[in-house]
Amino acid sequence: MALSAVSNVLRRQFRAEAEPAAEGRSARLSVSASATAGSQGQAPAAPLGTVVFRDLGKVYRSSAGEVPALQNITLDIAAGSIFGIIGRSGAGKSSLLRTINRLEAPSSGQVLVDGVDIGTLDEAGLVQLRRRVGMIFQHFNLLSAKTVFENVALPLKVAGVPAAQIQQRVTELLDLVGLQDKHKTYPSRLSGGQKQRVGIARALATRPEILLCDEATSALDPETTQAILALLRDINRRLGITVILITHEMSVIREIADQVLVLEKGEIAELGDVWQVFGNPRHAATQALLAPLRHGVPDDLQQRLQPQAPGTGRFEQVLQLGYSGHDGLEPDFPRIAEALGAKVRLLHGGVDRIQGHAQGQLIIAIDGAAARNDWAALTQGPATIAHEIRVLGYVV
Ligand SMILES: Nc1ncnc2c1ncn2[C@@H]1O[C@H](COP(=O)(O)OP(=O)(O)OP(=O)(O)O)[C@@H](O)[C@H]1O
Repeated sequence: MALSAVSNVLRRQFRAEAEPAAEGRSARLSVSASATAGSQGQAPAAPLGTVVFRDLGKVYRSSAGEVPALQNITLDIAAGSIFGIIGRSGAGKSSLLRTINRLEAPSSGQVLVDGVDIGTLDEAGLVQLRRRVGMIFQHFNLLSAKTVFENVALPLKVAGVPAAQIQQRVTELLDLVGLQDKHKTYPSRLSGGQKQRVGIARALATRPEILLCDEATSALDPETTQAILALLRDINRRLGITVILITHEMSVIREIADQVLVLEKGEIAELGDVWQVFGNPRHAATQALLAPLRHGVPDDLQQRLQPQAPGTGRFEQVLQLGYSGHDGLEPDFPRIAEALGAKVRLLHGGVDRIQGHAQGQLIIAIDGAAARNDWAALTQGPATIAHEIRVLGYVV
């Protein structure tokens, strides 16, 4: 075994000792180690929870013909990160997610989990992989005839964990997800958010390194969505689990993800840190997905806007100031007023802080006497007040 593979096995053993002993963990570890050792001479140095796609392609073949779902997907997902996958319906999000636990087999290319090509795993290796890669679903997929406790215990039972350890582990998990008083409740008596908490507890039962979330909040109301996203973030931070989620809501990505992949027609449209992709969306698909989060011009203002400054009387110039998150630039109203040489009225807009970067648009009005059209000196260099300034029009 190569040196890096040995150190990977040692790290696994260290993690097992550092955590409370559980049968599921030790079973996972021994097979992880043997999978590492037996993976055709590969010497993975990847930390636990790493996913790599190498030139991945997926074509569905059915009686209706061939459907290309994914092409040329090459990217790395860092261990311990929260990685969001977004795209329009049919873009290939589910297909990509499901290759990570081999619910879908790639038609070409490779998926590596912790440096191991999962296409090389045999049946036993696949069972172990699925214990290391937990999954939660939009519609929870709970067994209605089993209690909350029994649902969470199921993967441990299947893994042959002794009853006393199951009792201890399930109790821990239900505490973790805030369902300590629901052990004996049946799913039909739970709210959507509580059902998803059971799904999360069940997915964590075998101490996975990676948690796949398949539209996990799409069936939930906004408040419950926030609570589930907070729980996922907490799990990611406390347990160091890599969280990979698919969604068609940019607000979910903004709320929780470190990096985002935008898929379009099965290909990578955009990939990067969330604040960078949100601050400067280059692809039409990303721009369309972000449109609901943008502060457009409100209808009443749009109707009053005139394209040219009136020749007489008092009027105001209406400006849109854009902030992309770069260089620590944030809206600073006294500075804006000083630079424009006018009092500033805020009409509409907002700024979000994403990963510590201020992004958004503000629509402001300034006295017509200060109206101008040359903004170069205020959008670059030391006197910058915004990354972009556009004249929207004039109001009387
Ligand atoms: N089992 C299948 N057989 C044939 N075609 C399929 C199958 N599963 C998915 N597809 C097709 O592959 C493409 C990608 O589907 P996929 O479900 O991965 O997209 P998605 O982005 O997750 O969509 P949605 O947001 O609607 O769930 C689509 O054209 C879809 O019709």
